[in-house]
Amino acid sequence: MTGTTKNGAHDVPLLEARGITKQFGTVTANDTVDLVVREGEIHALLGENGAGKSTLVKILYGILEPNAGNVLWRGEAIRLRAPADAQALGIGMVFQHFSLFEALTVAENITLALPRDTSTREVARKVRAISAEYGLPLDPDRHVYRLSVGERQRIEIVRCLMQNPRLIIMDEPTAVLTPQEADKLFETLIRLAGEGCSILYISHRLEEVKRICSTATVLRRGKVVAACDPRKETAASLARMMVGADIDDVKPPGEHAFGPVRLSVAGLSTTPEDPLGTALHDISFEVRGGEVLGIAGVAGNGQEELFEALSGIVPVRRPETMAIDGKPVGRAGINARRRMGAAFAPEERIGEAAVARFKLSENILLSGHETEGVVSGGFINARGARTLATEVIERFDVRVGGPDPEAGSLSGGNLQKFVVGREMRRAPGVVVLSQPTWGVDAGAAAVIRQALIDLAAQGSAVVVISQDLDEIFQIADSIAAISHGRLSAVYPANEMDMEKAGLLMGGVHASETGEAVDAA
Ligand SMILES: Nc1ncnc2c1ncn2[C@@H]1O[C@H](COP(=O)(O)OP(=O)(O)OP(=O)(O)O)[C@@H](O)[C@H]1O
Repeated sequence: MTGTTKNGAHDVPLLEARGITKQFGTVTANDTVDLVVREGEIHALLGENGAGKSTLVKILYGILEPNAGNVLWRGEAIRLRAPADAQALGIGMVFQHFSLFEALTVAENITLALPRDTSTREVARKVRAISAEYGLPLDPDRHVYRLSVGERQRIEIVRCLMQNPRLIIMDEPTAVLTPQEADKLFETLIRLAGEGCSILYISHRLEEVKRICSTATVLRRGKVVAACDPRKETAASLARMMVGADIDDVKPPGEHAFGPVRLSVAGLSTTPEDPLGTALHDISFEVRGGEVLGIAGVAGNGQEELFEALSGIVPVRRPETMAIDGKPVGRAGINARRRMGAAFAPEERIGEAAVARFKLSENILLSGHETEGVVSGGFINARGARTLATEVIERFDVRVGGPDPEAGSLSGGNLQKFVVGREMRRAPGVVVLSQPTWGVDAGAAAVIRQALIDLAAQGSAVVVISQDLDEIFQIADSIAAISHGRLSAVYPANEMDMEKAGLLMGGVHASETGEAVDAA
């Protein structure tokens, strides 16, 4: 953004969408949507899961073409056939999922996206210059596998800034960041806006929208239902615009007694098969019936490996390392653990939790083929599977375009609701979930969190691995943090606060620096 100034001289908007309509089969994802983005504003795009936000920004970035409507750039109608057309105008996009090569350096990754004759050396120089100018620490020579999620996002932002953008589209950029990293991102965005760059900002976190956005467009079921200044609204009033009704608060569990231990882990250590993975070191904890254990941590600190070990995706060597209802399960695979009444919902929705090209009923079979009674003697009861899928869709208000659609046609948040709902349906005795409300809108997140609290109240042991500290404080009875593959001590939630959790997430363990944590 070097050398650009804010141009308030004329009133023509930077970007305008007029009457945009996009249909997928019978679903109208965008229905005559109007949007005006002015120079230098941070403009929030709000809406429930499936409201049509991603579809709209994909149209503005040239990934999708609308069925009807126009896009205007500085007052002139344009046609965006591919992202290259959008980039040529100065539109950049930072995606939710980063497409980076782990084994390459930061500079090599960025070079790949540039014209063939660009030298990695020159890119490295530019990365250094931009990172110094914007206070976005990033070493161009580091390999991506060594970087935190926040640093990976910085690569995408720097990549975007190298193209001198006039508009940056960001799809839920803080979902993967720690509170400190998010603060840093906000500083950068406010600075960019001050320089005249516009930001179109999708987020389900309404407090941060109120904090940094000066205008908002709200979509509901594909239509624009409101435009407002979020600074003048409350999180509740913004949520009401999105949903069209008040959102129920999560009712905290309150004081309650726990039952016997249902999940125990003793001295779990692993060596990752993947050289870029994290080793787990001597992890021990117990979860009793009626208890929700929240495991906080910044992504990449062993959460994935812990989930794989707890679920049996990667069995451990000593059977007694892990027990479900007192029975050793260390060497049991995921299906054997499921037969014992356990359920697991991984973070990665497409690929691990669901297959995009499979219908929802077929996705029910993926995790439930041994436990749901819909496969017997090698025959699949397709109607039974469809009934189960419908039950999940109704209970968790999964918004779908038809009776039994493919998983890949659902919006990100709706697929997450389906994956979590599928696991909760059987009222499992032990359930382990990773990032259960990632990308899920405020209303649906409240439904999922309440369902977890209610499940524990019925006697289940619940483990929630989450980066979202607000979520952990909302639902957990006990809290621990994972950092560099080590788990902190487990604390009762009422002895924990944000600062203490933050220290534990940063690897300050009570055993090493008792005072530091206890004094927090
Ligand atoms: N490729 C596709 N095929 C069929 N339907 C689709 C496709 N992409 C999106 N849809 C449908 O269009 C609607 C809008 O989806 P979109 O992804 O734009 O929502 P969103 O507001 O971004 O949701 P989220 O907050 O969950 O990401 C949804 O009903 C979704 O199921």
